[in-house]
Amino acid sequence: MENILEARNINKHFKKPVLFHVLKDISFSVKEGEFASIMGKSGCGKSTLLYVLSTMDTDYEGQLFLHGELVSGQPADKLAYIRNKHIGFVFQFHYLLAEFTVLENVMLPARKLAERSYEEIEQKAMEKLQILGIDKLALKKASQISGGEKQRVAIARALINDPVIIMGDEPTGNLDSHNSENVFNIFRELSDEQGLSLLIVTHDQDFADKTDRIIQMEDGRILA
Ligand SMILES: Nc1ncnc2c1ncn2[C@@H]1O[C@H](COP(=O)(O)OP(=O)(O)OP(=O)(O)O)[C@@H](O)[C@H]1O
Repeated sequence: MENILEARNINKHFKKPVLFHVLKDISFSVKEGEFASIMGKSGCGKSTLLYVLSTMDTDYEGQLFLHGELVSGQPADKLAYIRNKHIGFVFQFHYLLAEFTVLENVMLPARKLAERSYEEIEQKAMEKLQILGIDKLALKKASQISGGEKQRVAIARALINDPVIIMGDEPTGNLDSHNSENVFNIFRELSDEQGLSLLIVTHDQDFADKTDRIIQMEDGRILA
């Protein structure tokens, strides 16, 4: 299987308030269709690592490859394009626009990419909502749906540009066990049936135990 994401010898320092070596020589890869989780104690560097891997943070040493392409050192506009096109994000908080409909929220990253017509994007958004079993909510405002539904909308939005990988920072952190399981099952299906790669930071041991691989972090390092 092809490597979708590869990190080679990633090091990062925070310079203020004091010099702090936060990521220590991190190397690992995520293969096509692999569903991996990142676990570790609070403060060990999980979110910092995810920011680097998602190309949002460029202040690090080492090399990052996405789909075989070196992304480290690329200019900001190219990184913004790569992020929008190839990476889907799901956070603990959904960041939906409350006054927009569910459909409009899901369409946003594709409107920004501007590679398809409005009608094509709308159709694609409806397909993603169907996959997540929430197409009936399409015309509701984001403020009018439940927390679990909001997170499913956020996943549909993350899928709209057909990314190669989904990255999540505690995507089930705000959900009850029923909705967490629901999100897990959606991720599992995306990995098994669509060959999508997933890299999910979680504190939830039950969630992590069901993923293909747990990447364990401790004090800025990945344990073997
Ligand atoms: N901008 C910053 N400047 C300096 N230090 C920072 C900064 N951001 C985070 N840190 C420190 O870096 C370390 C790693 O933080 P990070 O948020 O990556 O941890 P985490 O493993 O995601 O924690 P949690 O599970 O609590 O979310 C922590 O000690 C944190 O205090």
